[in-house]
Amino acid sequence: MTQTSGIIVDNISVTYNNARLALYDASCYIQPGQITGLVGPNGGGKSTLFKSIMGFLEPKQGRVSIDSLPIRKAQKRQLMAYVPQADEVDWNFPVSVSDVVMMGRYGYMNVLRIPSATDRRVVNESLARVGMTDFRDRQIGELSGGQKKRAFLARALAQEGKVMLLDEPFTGVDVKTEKSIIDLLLQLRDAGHTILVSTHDLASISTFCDRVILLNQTILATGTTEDVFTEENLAMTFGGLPVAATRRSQKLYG
Ligand SMILES: Nc1ncnc2c1ncn2[C@@H]1O[C@H](COP(=O)(O)OP(=O)(O)OP(=O)(O)O)[C@@H](O)[C@H]1O
Repeated sequence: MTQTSGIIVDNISVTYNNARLALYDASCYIQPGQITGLVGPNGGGKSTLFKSIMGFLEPKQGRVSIDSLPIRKAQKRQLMAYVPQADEVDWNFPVSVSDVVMMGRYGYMNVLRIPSATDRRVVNESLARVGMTDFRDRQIGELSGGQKKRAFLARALAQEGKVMLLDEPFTGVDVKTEKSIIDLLLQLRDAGHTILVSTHDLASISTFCDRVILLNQTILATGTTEDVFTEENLAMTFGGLPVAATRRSQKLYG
């Protein structure tokens, strides 16, 4: 069998317990060493696609592979790191920021979960990379929206996964933090990571995404940002609504 790097989503359909079909016949190839933007309307299935790639949801049809490995094997090898949407986290859970980041190292520890010197070093470096060193002892529930995002980004960094999946990392963050997260994603891309990032900030897409996937219950288009991120395709994906908003905010990003 030939080895294919990157993520292959092969004709998956996902149904939740309420029998709602969240994704149907979805196929796409997420190229290695590239940043791919995942764009679609609320309820379009972006989080469902992330959870399917992470192996948190079992598609009722189709399959996903990562670097030619089935999900379970890819999980065992710590290939994927995930930054969930903020509302999927229990912020009352009594853990500090550094505890959260250390969770990214669990896959490298034995059952006793005693951190090694390397684990501590990687946690420190990850906190520093997202500018959260000063908050390391803070309870996660006592962070601002942007600080929460950065804490979970540090956890993903600490995991040292080749594939990074980020579900709306820019929601609730200020412009400066968004820019610093984008800079970090570009650095990770240049270091060879495969990055899939969902966002509702359409204006920033063409500033950092090499490729785009348009999703509304199934994959509507996929390809380079230049080819796919067009007004016609956005109109098809959203029903024509956000195009004016895109144009308006593009000015902000030059
Ligand atoms: N746990 C769940 N149980 C039942 N239905 C769900 C569940 N999670 C999501 N859905 C439904 O599946 C569909 C896809 O939801 P999903 O969260 O994947 O969309 P999304 O593109 O991430 O949306 P948003 O942009 O609002 O975050 C929606 O119709 C949603 O109502």
